[in-house]
Amino acid sequence: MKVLELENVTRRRDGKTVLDKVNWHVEKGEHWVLYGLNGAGKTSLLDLINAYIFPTEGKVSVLGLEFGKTYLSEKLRKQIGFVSSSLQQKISPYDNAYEVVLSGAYASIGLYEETTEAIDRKGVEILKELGCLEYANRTYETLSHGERQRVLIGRALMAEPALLVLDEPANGLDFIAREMLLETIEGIAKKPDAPTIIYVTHHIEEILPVFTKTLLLKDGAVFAAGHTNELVTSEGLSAFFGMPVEVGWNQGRPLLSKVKRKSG
Ligand SMILES: Nc1ncnc2c1ncn2[C@@H]1O[C@H](COP(=O)(O)OP(=O)(O)OP(=O)(O)O)[C@@H](O)[C@H]1O
Repeated sequence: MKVLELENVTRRRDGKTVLDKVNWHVEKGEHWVLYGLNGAGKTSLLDLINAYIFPTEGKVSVLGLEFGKTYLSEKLRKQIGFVSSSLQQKISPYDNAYEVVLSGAYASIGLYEETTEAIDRKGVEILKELGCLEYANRTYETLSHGERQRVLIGRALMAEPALLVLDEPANGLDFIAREMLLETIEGIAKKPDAPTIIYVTHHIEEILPVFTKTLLLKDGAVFAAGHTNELVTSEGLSAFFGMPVEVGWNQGRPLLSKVKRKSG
């Protein structure tokens, strides 16, 4: 079953075409990077996947259900785990890390229901897996940026999503926190029952080896989509940026640098 199917999707906002005839198919078991510069249309694309906005033209299907044709049930909502900076801002500063993770079982912001023993156990398991156990009882406001990101990923995993969208999760993290978070994400991706992950970024060096597929988005259109090792090359990215760059690889991760013009 296809996790995501976008067919010729165009979206206009206030007369501006922010997405232009986008085609994108994501299969179960794949992990993708969605890469684009500022203003490329990444957020708009994610808003479509989340059914926050609808296409002006074209078709969007998530987990086999076409938006607009069927009622977007709570069940489907729960199958899409989403971690973004706008979610960060919605979490109550006074909820503790454990409560934030548990709230994911109900897809709610805040915990309003009596949890079951099974849910409590699962929450602890996830906190352990993501390395958050030591600050489980601390309020969200006291957590560092990196700790908050982990807790939000834990919250998303509580509902056992089929699709996990991580929207620039490493933004604002220092080198060590970023690398630790990426290691955790790699661990999630490698599990046999892992959700399909879409990792959104504008940093090439965050592309982990588990992200074998990449979509390069430019000016609202798909510049290229396919195997990461075929697209993330010096030639491919020089064409994408419209300036000469060099891609080097180290331990399965790409490194990007600008090619200096020869003087004289
Ligand atoms: N409501 C809107 N009305 C008009 N234009 C919009 C609207 N929302 C977004 N845009 C424009 O659409 C384009 C794509 O924006 P979007 O936020 O999707 O890009 P992005 O790739 O997420 O960028 P960034 O990495 O900077 O967050 C931008 O040029 C933006 O100004």
